Amino acid sequence: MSALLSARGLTMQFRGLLAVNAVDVEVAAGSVHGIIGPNGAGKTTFFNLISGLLRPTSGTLTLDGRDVTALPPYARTRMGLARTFQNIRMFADMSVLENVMTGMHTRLKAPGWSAVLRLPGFRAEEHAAKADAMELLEFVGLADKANGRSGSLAYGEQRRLEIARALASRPRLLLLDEPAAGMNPAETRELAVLLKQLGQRDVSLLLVEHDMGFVMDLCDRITVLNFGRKIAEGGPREIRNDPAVIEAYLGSKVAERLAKAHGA
Ligand SMILES: Nc1ncnc2c1ncn2[C@@H]1O[C@H](COP(=O)(O)OP(=O)(O)OP(=O)(O)O)[C@@H](O)[C@H]1O
Repeated sequence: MSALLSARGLTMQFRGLLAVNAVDVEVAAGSVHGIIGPNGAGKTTFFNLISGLLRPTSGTLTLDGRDVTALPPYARTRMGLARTFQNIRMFADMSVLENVMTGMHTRLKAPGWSAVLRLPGFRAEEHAAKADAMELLEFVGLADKANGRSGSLAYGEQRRLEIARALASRPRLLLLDEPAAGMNPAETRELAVLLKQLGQRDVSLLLVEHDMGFVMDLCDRITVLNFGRKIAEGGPREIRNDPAVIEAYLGSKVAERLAKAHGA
């Protein structure tokens, strides 16, 4: 599989602190790639570098072979990158359908004034956009709530609405920042089922997540950060058994005791 996203030597320094330190990561087209690590490891900073909220101190980022290191977030969205946030961001007073449609603005072509005058070009585009938004709501299981107020959705539903809105820009790579945060086990399982179907839509995933069961179930490949550095990378099984990863999570003392208890 070819690399859809490639980070090379990605570094972010906040005054004296190297929050992300010379990290190389390749996200293969068609894959689900997880970023994990203990608190303060640099995951959020790494994510913000990918989406363009932060500009790296050094290193490069390419999307589909094109250098996007200096591009702002909206330009990356146009090139096929979309993201959701750790804290749900939506327009609570708008309908569920309208919220999805706000995710389409980067790909609508009719000029703004045609919307004001409601010219035929705009109306045709609006019609198509509505149909697309409905299809996305069906995909995330919210079609029956399309006309309801977004703010009245249950928490797990709001998370799915966020995903539908991010998909509305037709991304090739979707970045999910702690998608399972705050969800109960049933909602988390449903979310995993939904995300696994994204491959059929040619959407690859890069996610930061604390819920290990969810990460291990969903991801093809996992990168582990600790103190800003990449300490491990591989499939779920390799990562689960990697001594450096166990130590990073549990601390060396606990890891040693565990190894002894297992007769290693
Ligand atoms: N804007 C900033 N200015 C200064 N230091 C920062 C800034 N953002 C993050 N940091 C520091 O960079 C390090 C990495 O933080 P980051 O939030 O990326 O980690 P994380 O792995 O996402 O942590 P968590 O799992 O707790 O969310 C931390 O030491 C943090 O305090």
